[in-house]
This record gives sequence, C-alpha cells and structure tokens, in this order.
Amino acid sequence: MEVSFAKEIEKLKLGEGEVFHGEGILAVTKALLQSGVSYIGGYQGAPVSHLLDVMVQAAPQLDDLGIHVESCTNEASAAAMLGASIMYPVRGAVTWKSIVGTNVAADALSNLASPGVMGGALIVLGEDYGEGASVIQERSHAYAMKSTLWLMDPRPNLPSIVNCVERAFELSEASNTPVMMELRIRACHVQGSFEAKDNVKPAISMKQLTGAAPHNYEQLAHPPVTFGHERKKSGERMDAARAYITEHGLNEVFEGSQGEVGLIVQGGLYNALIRALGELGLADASGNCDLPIMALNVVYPLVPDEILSFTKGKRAVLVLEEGQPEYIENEIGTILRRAGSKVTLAGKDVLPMAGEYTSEVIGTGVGTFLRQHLPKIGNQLGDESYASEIEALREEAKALLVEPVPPRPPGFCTGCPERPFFAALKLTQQEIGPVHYSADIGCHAFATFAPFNFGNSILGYGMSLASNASVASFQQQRPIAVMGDGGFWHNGLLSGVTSRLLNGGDGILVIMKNGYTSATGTQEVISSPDTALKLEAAEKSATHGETTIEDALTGVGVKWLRTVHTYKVAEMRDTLREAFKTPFNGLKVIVAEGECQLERQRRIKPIRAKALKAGERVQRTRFGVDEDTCTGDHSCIRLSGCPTLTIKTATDPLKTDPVAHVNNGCVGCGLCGEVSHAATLCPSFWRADIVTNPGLWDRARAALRGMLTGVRA
Ligand SMILES: O=C(O)C(=O)Cc1c[nH]c2ccccc12
Repeated sequence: MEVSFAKEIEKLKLGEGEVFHGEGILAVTKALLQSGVSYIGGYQGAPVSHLLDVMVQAAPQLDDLGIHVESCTNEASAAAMLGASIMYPVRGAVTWKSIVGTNVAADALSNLASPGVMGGALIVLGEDYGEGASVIQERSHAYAMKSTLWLMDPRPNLPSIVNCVERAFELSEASNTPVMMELRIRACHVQGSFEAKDNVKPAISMKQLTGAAPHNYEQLAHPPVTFGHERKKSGERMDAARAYITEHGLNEVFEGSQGEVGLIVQGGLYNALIRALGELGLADASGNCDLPIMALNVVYPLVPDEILSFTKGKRAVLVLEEGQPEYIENEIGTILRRAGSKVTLAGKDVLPMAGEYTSEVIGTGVGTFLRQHLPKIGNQLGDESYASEIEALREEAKALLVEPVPPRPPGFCTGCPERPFFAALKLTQQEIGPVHYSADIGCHAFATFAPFNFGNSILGYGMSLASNASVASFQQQRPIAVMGDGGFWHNGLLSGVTSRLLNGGDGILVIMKNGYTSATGTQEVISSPDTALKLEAAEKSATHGETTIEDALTGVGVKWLRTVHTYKVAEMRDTLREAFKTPFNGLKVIVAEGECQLERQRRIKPIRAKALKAGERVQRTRFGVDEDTCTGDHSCIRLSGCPTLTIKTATDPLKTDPVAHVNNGCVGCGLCGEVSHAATLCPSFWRADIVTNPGLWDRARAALRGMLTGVRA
C-alpha cells in the first residue's frame, strides 16, 4: 500500500496527558495500544479499514511494544486468531466490517464463544448500516445473541469510544466472554479529542515469549464439554457481565425534568437523537435535554435491574433501535413484563422497522411518541411534523434548481484497467448474445451500473463462481463469473475454483488482477507486485510479471488458463469468444491483468516530479475527439464509460447533436481509441503526446512537422 499514514502514526505515539485529536476509528486504534494488546488482526472493509491500514504501517515504528499485526486474508482467519489466544493471559483485538465479515467469520465465532476466554478478546465491527453503506442491511446484534458475545455500541464521541475499548477488555476478562464493539459509519468518522494515556507494553508479546498453554480439555470447543459451556454462557458468564456493566457504569443515564417519560437509545444513535431533539427545540447542542435518556453503550446483554430502575415511575418509554427486528425492544418488553411493570413500551410502533435512523427519522418518531405520551410537550411541537417541514424545504430547493440534478451512479476511476475488460465483454456479447453473468464484490461491481449494466446475480465476496454452479447446469450458453484478485484470495479460490474443479464442472471465471484489494483501500494481497516488479515496471502496469494467481490455479488443476492485459481490448474480446465457444469442457479462467490506476498513479507521480525537477524529458499522453469528424453517435461513450469522455455542443452550426469530447481529467489510458479500433467504430479520436523539457530530437521533429504543415497550408 503506497498511501502514507505518517500523521496518524504520530498520534498513536502520544503519551499520558497529551491531547489526541482525530477521527473515531483512529481513537479506537490508540485505545487498543493503551489497553496493552499483544496483537491486532483483521480484514479490511468500510468503515473500519483505517484501523488495520494504519497499524500495518505503525507496527514497525511501535517496535518496543512488540505488538504483532496480522493482515488476514478474510474475516474467518481473523476470528480464528482470537480462538487460540484466549487460552493465554493476553489481550487480542481483531477488526472487520459487518454484517458481511461477521457472516464470513461465523464458524470461527461460534467456536470462539464457547470455551470462555482468559485474556480479553475484542472484535471491532464496522456496522455498515444505513444510507452510506455498501452491503446487505442486517444487524450484528443477531450474532451477539446467538453466539453469546457481548455487544458494545459506544456513544459516538472520542472519550466514550476510548473508554469503551478499554472497558471492553476488562468486561471480557471479568465474564470470560469475547466482546464485539459495533461502530457505525458516523462513529468511525466522527472527529474529536481525548486525553491520551501511555501505550501499554503487553506482558506477553513478540518481545516477551511464553510457553504453550496447558492441555485443558475443559477449554476445548469440543464435545462433551461444549454442553457445559452452553450453560455457562447464560449462567455465570452472563451474571458476571451484568455485574461488571453496572459496577463500572457502562450504560449512561442522563436525567431530565420530564420524568414521566424516558428514551432508551443505542449508544451509537445518541448523537442523532440529540440532534433530533435539538431540532424539536428540546435539547441544546451540548446534549442538555429535559427528557431523561438512557444511553446503552452495551446493547447485549441488557441489565434488567438497570432497565427497571430507569423505567420506574415513568408512564412510557421509547426504545430507539436501528434496524430489524426489534431485538432490544423485545428484550426490554420481557424484562418489564416479568417484573409486572405497567410502563408503556414504545419503539417500532412509532419508528420505522427498517432503514437508517437519521435525526430526521428519529425526530418524527420522538414527536409521535411525545404527542401520545407527553402531550403538554408533544402538542407544542406543532401540527407540522418535523418530516413535513423538511419535505417542504426539499421542495423549495428543487424549485430553485433550474433542472433536476442528473443521477450519478459511482463508476470506475479514470484510467481504471477494469473498464476496458467490460468494453471487451460488451463487444463479445454483441456476437454471442446474452449469458448469465455472476457478479461479485469489488471495484468490478461498478460494471453493474450504466453504461455496462452487467450482472444477472450478485452474491458475497469471492462467491460469483460458486454461485453459478447452479445455473451452469441448465443454461444454453456458458455462464461467466467475474471476481477481483481481492475476492479470489478472500473466498474465491476455495469456494469457487476448487469446488468447480472437484465437480468437473464447466464454466468461465474472469479474475481482475489489478494487484491489490482496491475497493477496500488498495491493501496488499499475496499476489501484489513486489518492489522489484514495481521498479521494473516504472510507469507501466506492474502486475504482468506477478504469477501467484496463475500458479495457484495451475496448482489446483485448472487446465484452460489465459492471462490478457485488459487494455488489449481486441485480444480480450477474442479470448472471451474462445472461452465461450471452445469445445473444452471444464473450468476456463481468464486472468484480466492491469495494475490499479490509483496505485499506479501514486507510483508515477513522484517519478515524474523528480524528472521534471531535474529538467529531464517527461512525456504524457492525452486523447481528444476531432469535432469535425465526430458524427455524434456516442458509441465510444457507451463502450467506454470513462468519466472524462463527455459531450459538448458542436461549434459547427450544421451539427445539431452534441459531439463527443474528452475533458481535462484524461490520463491518456487510450481506452477510447482502443475501443473505437476494436469495434472499428470511429476515426475521430486523436492522441497527443505532451512533452515537457523536450530534447534536441523532439525539437528537430517539431520544427520539421511545423515546416511540413506550413507547406501544406
Ligand atoms: O469494504 C467493503 O465495503 C466491502 O464490501 C468489502 C468486504 C470486506 N469483507 C467482506 C466480506 C463479504 C463481502 C464483502 C466484504
């Protein structure tokens, strides 16, 4: 990974009494170091990638702490790390995105949760839920309940987050149970400050080795002791957790003058609630509020005594719980009913079952609740609900815009090496007709949007090939599966390739070998080009010489294998045609190779800057469209989809339609010209080589050209 986290690493080194300022997820990282973890592992994903990215670079600089950092190939391997270290008095932390990563880790999690932990075990979850999310909308809460893992959901401000991380280890140790901490997108990116402590050197670490734990069958997740473990989960471990939570005040109660009602909120939603109450005129920006609020920084398990003491003497309480189903509300309902409480319980009856609880959504729900249960305040909120006020503002904004803003689906970066592959696949499909396309997770998923619109199904990360084993059996044409190199190593090789080979199945797999797990932040994979390859490649793509993927495929027995550079559009089209038409019955794999443009640009920029400074010759390429030649059919745009390829009004008054135009973002990848050539489309593209610090030969050639064009004119 070429991105430098130098500034972030400096913050991780802060000591006792110094003030840390930065974002939530980095505060979590610092808190892990303050908690004396022996290792940090994980798999990247939004919104927690930053934790591991920073630690991968920081570990050598935090050398004296002796903390091991493991960049795992998927979440199962991260969860598995905890499964062994819990047998020692060491603290360990792993991270991944949820819900998808938790699904991948599920088998290891079940085994981890059973035997009971000695050293504290913490899982930092990026709860990717809501309008900014990139995955399926489900809750981690279900995993906490079904595996008996405690779930923290800290109030999104830095001191609370840091406190929760430190307490999480103690809670884990006090109750012999692993702890998960869910952090929504906003909690990961919230900015703030906290007073740092010194980092704690773990007693057992890379620098302080220890011997093997004693063989203790009681602690193996294996029958028959698992039957006893299950009893402990709901018995002594649960009791110990509840006692710890209460004793250390992990959940917070903010008293208010309007004690007849109360709000119980997941800690992570607290800021959105205060914002909503502020909009309703019921709270100030610092959170001072007339309504009593209980913020659950631990959402599983709940502590019945705490719930009963908060609800005591109240007429009604509202539970604010994002997502479905209403696990917390159901649990609170049971607690109240068992205690014979008469308090009215509100929640998903006034708030939506599904979707993000933005302050707007919360404001509407709280308004309804107050009108029903505290009319003296609720009725003052006015007839106009908060939501209809916002709707009116939206309409006003729309009216002020002359035209509606066109939708802008996300797409490939300018110069992305994956785009030309999809141009080639479009060309192939024009010949062979529609085939079932199994999409996957990664940058290539942008091909599901316009202008490519590929994909008949999309499944989990690295599962495209596995998924189409079913349709392959009944499709007239061979289905195609596409995955990235990130997905291939995460799950694709085992779940997809080896399963297909075992079954002797037919099919086509395309692996986008761009050299990194690009969509999650260009982390390295086992097949990332090494420094020597990068140096050799200089400004070119560095993925060509790296053959780990090809070696693995050959090793497991793939017989039909081609590697094609994605920018060779015609060759890719021909290779795809062959894959669809060949009589070879079995798995056919095309490795579509071309280095991630972001990583390539990060390598190129310093090389160019240095050359320019030294007065050396630097050449860059730009493409453009000759307006006179362009007929305005725009096939180039449909086949390329490059964001720099746009349209403009023709200057020729006889041309009524807009012509194609390449704007200044062009990095000279040449796909527009390449596509035009492969499709024999268009002579209107031109290429210009822009030379800075020209040499003698450049000057002589330019002079000669000038003379010749002068003669022609
Ligand atoms: O970072 C993201 O947003 C992802 O969707 C990537 C990802 C990381 N781990 C996963 C497990 C299953 C599916 C997707 C991912």
